[in-house]
Amino acid sequence: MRHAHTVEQVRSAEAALMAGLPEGTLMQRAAAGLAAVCAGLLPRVYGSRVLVLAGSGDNGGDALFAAARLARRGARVEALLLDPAKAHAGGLAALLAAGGRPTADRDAFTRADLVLDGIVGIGGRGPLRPAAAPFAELPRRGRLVAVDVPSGVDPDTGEVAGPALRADVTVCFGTHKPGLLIDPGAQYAGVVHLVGIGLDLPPAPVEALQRADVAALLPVPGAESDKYRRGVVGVAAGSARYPGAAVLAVAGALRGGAGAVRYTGHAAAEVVRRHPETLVTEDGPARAGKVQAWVVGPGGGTDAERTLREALDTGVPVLVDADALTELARLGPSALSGRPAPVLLTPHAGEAARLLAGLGEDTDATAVAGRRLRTARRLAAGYGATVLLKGSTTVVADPDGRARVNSTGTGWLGTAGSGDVLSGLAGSLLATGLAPLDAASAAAHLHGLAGRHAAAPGAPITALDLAAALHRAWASLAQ
Ligand SMILES: NC(=O)C1=CN([C@@H]2O[C@H](COP(=O)(O)OP(=O)(O)OC[C@H]3O[C@@H](n4cnc5c(N)ncnc54)[C@H](OP(=O)(O)O)[C@@H]3O)[C@@H](O)[C@H]2O)[C@@H](O)CC1
Ligand SMILES: Nc1ncnc2c1ncn2[C@@H]1O[C@H](COP(=O)(O)OP(=O)(O)O)[C@@H](O)[C@H]1O
Ligand SMILES: [K+]
Repeated sequence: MRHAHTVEQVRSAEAALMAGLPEGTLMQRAAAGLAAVCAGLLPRVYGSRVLVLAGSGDNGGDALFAAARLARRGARVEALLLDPAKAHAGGLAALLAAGGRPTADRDAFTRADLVLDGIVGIGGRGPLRPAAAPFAELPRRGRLVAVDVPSGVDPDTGEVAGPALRADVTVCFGTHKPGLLIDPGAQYAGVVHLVGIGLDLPPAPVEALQRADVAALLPVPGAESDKYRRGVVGVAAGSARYPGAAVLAVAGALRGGAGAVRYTGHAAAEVVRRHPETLVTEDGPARAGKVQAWVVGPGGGTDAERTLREALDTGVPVLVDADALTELARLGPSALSGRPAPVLLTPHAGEAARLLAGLGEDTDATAVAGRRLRTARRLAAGYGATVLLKGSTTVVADPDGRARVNSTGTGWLGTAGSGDVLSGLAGSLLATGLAPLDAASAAAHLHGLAGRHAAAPGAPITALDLAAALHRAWASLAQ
């Protein structure tokens, strides 16, 4: 599991630790780890040109102390101090003593074999200031290592309000910051290295499941299992106009761990033709027979409202997607109140904007994509439901405040019907008995992996290719 903590949590853990340590200890730990990663990125340290961009806080201090270590190993280090009068005194002295020198020449940024971005870390506020902002655009030939956080990225959210430095590698201290794991910030962070500095941290508000975590969540049939005990998932999807969405949602559901898939809707003939193992009826969720979780909405067309209401009237968990989300946005959060079982919403950015409108907030898909964590949390709190917000990083937020992020996906997943496969898959995991947060985050992980398997080594995929690759994705975790 990767854990990410907020700036406030890091600050209070740092204060508690520092109370018992000599001053500067943590900065030396951070600088040592940072210098080691930098050294590993250079073909050889001796003679390499290193440029430090140093702001006036401790982030600049880390960068200067790390650069001093590189200078002692023979690197030719220059430091560009954004506010020379306020530069970190100890760090600058160490660098000068090691043979580094200050420069005001911006070409040093372009020439360097390695640039250290120590402009601003967890103390950054608002968009980069004028002295720092141009470095977001300047050309460079060397690698850029962000110290703790790429400057310009909000560490708590991954929001990028203006220019930001695009790193090849980020070396973060003590814990990951949510902004390193969530787009758009994650795209600026590059490869993230964590350097432990001994912080004692509380439970993480944001997590990223790793392979072993997902493998441990996935259901495994026991000796006594049968198709009913494994869980039956109901899929209410598709319409005369959009029969394909039903076929795809069922394809995802069939490979999501449930023992059987029950389908209801107007695409029964198409579903059975493609997936003969499906149990079908046209009667709607109220009369479709027993299931342990419902998936409603993909390709739902004009039936979406009735189907949503019927599914919500059952006593089992319900996954609401696509057209049913549009209906839910219209009905507002009161439609979910008083349910005995949880609800999982799976919007893409456009649907999330509609759901926010249902909470009285006027926004659009672009704004949602720039504020993923905030949006998912707002929807989870407002609707009292778990929310899986789809996109280049998928964010899952629980109404209890916990959040998980997933980045196993690939841009090849942006293909029509890919979301239908995901909703069937996540619904199937719900039917096996996983809690919505676990079902959603495991589904996002598997869906992303399947996308990579299907698209490898890099070619367009269809949603059916993706569904077929779920088996390989699952098997790769089980190994
Ligand atoms: N916590 C820990 O456990 C450990 C933390 N460590 C390190 O300390 C870092 C935090 O250091 P920090 O608190 O000094 O803040 P930091 O990120 O340097 O920023 C403050 C400076 O930035 C400036 N500034 C602000 N906004 C700006 C903007 N938009 N654009 C441009 N400038 C802006 C602001 O200017 P001012 O407002 O003072 O004029 C001030 O000079 C942390 O990220 C990690 O690297 C490690 O040493 C190990 C232990
Ligand atoms: N650039 C991307 N990187 C990773 N995953 C992506 C990307 N673009 C889309 N996806 C994933 O593909 C799926 C698309 O779902 P959705 O937008 O609902 O498509 P559809 O409605 O056509 O089924 C989501 O799971 C989303 O997270
Ligand atoms: K930085």
